[in-house]
Amino acid sequence: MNKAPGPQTPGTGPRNPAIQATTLTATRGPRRVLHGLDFTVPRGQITGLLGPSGCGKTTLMRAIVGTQAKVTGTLQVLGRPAGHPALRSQVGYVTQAPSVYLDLTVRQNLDYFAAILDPGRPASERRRTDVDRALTDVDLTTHADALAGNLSGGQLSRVSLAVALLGTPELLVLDEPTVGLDPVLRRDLWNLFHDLAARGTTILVSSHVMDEAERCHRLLLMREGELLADDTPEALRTTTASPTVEQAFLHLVDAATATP
Ligand SMILES: Nc1ncnc2c1ncn2[C@@H]1O[C@H](COP(=O)(O)OP(=O)(O)OP(=O)(O)O)[C@@H](O)[C@H]1O
Repeated sequence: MNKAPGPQTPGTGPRNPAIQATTLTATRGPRRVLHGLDFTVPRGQITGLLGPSGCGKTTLMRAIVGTQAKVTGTLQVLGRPAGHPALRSQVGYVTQAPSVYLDLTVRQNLDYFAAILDPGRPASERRRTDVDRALTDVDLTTHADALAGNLSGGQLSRVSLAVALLGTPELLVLDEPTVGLDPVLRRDLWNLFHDLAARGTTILVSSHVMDEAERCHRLLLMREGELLADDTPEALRTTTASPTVEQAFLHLVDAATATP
């Protein structure tokens, strides 16, 4: 969407981090799930959020997009408090469950969400360009007229990703986008993430597959609601003298467990 240039809100400039968290906690039901996290996510890079199932990755992502209740501490996203209405068009979020209408075609789904983001007859040409670009990005152009209900699981999750790409968000938050995908599709999606980052998009992507960690510019390693590390894959391997990020992670887990 074209926006008129105006005075910049403090903290929203391109040199500020995309995400800045200070003593961030979240409580789900009776349990504290995030325990005072401090971290930053730089702009225009792919940051991987990695850790075992149940460690709090989805909860952290929900806090960042503003859908998590009972969050304390400070959480700034693109220079504004997480969940601020101005962030709605700037942040794309793909959950683990594909959120598409199964009785519509792929293009109809995208047309529908594009109309919500950028409504009105005068915007119709812009919406069409946006939908075509999103379809090309996720490599679903040849399936544009297929009913979403007839797609495979991997294709459906790419439709969800295409919806999140509408409006060209500055920050993409992706919750395990490669689960259940074959190796070729996983590679293609990671190539797309790198293309998007090269175009300036900030990507926060969760995974519990450690080989995907090597493809990220930076990593947040989580365990039981705490951050074990916030660094580049190379620095993690070097500081722990480990050949892979997976072994670096295990080294950090052992060190954390040994600390009284
Ligand atoms: N609605 C809820 N009520 C109470 N506890 C919850 C709720 N949802 C999640 N939890 C708990 O919060 C913790 C963190 O869950 P979360 O979904 O953030 O983990 P995760 O790292 O994303 O896991 P996975 O990789 O399996 O998706 C887990 O222990 C989970 O059982």
